[in-house]
Amino acid sequence: MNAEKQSAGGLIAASPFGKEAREAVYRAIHTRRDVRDQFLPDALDDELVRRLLEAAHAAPSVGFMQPWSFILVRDPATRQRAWEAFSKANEEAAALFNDEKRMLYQSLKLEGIRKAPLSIVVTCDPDRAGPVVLGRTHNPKMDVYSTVCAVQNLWLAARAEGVGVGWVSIFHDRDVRSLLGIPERVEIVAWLCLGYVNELYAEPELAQKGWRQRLDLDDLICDERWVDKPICSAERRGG
Ligand SMILES: Cc1cc2c(cc1C)N(C[C@H](O)[C@H](O)[C@H](O)COP(=O)(O)O)c1[nH]c(=O)[nH]c(=O)c1N2
Repeated sequence: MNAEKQSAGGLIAASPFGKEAREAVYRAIHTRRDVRDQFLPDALDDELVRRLLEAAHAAPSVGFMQPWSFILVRDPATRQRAWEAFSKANEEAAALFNDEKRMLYQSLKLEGIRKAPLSIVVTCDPDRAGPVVLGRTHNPKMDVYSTVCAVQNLWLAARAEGVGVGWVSIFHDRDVRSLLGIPERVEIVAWLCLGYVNELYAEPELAQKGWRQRLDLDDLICDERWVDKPICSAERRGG
């Protein structure tokens, strides 16, 4: 995969990408969307899926532990059962909002489990590199953070390939665990729905449908020390 010319010391040039390649990277980042409903039924090409998994597997990881595994779920019966687990959890989630917010919540489509031809369930094995992992000693969550990096790599590569990805997290962990035979010690990080798409929302669908807007980046930047910006304290209070 890495076609860059290496020096004798195993280094490659770190010069910036050309304008077009650089723009392509930012384009993938800014036009990546969470997809729920735009999936086409066509099966994904095996080599393409392999490229997406290679992109995921190229992610950074704490101590280079590479804690991820990828469960490829194509069977419609399994996806149907996953959707049932989602539905149950989604009803519980809806009940937590006040009347007005619940109406909007229930109008949102929050998964594409049955429509997307492929699901990839990404897991994190905390034991992948033995009990003591370089860089994880003082924060055990680092292995999960690493796995999320793999998800993001896959998501961006998928955007470049014209493949939609939707992350579904509205599940009881135990339901997915028993459906796919995932042992207790392995963490379930993401249920991803994948399929070809012809169109994507220009902006996050949740913003377009009035659920929540993108925050102003300048409200999220602090200089040198933590500052509790008004936007953050208001949000904490539910404002
Ligand atoms: C960890 C995690 C978990 C979820 C999500 C994302 C992430 C990062 N998202 C997608 C999320 O709603 C979406 O990313 C934001 O709304 C921003 O939109 P774009 O991703 O830019 O389209 C998501 N979407 C959804 O419809 N159902 C879900 O269960 C989840 N779960």
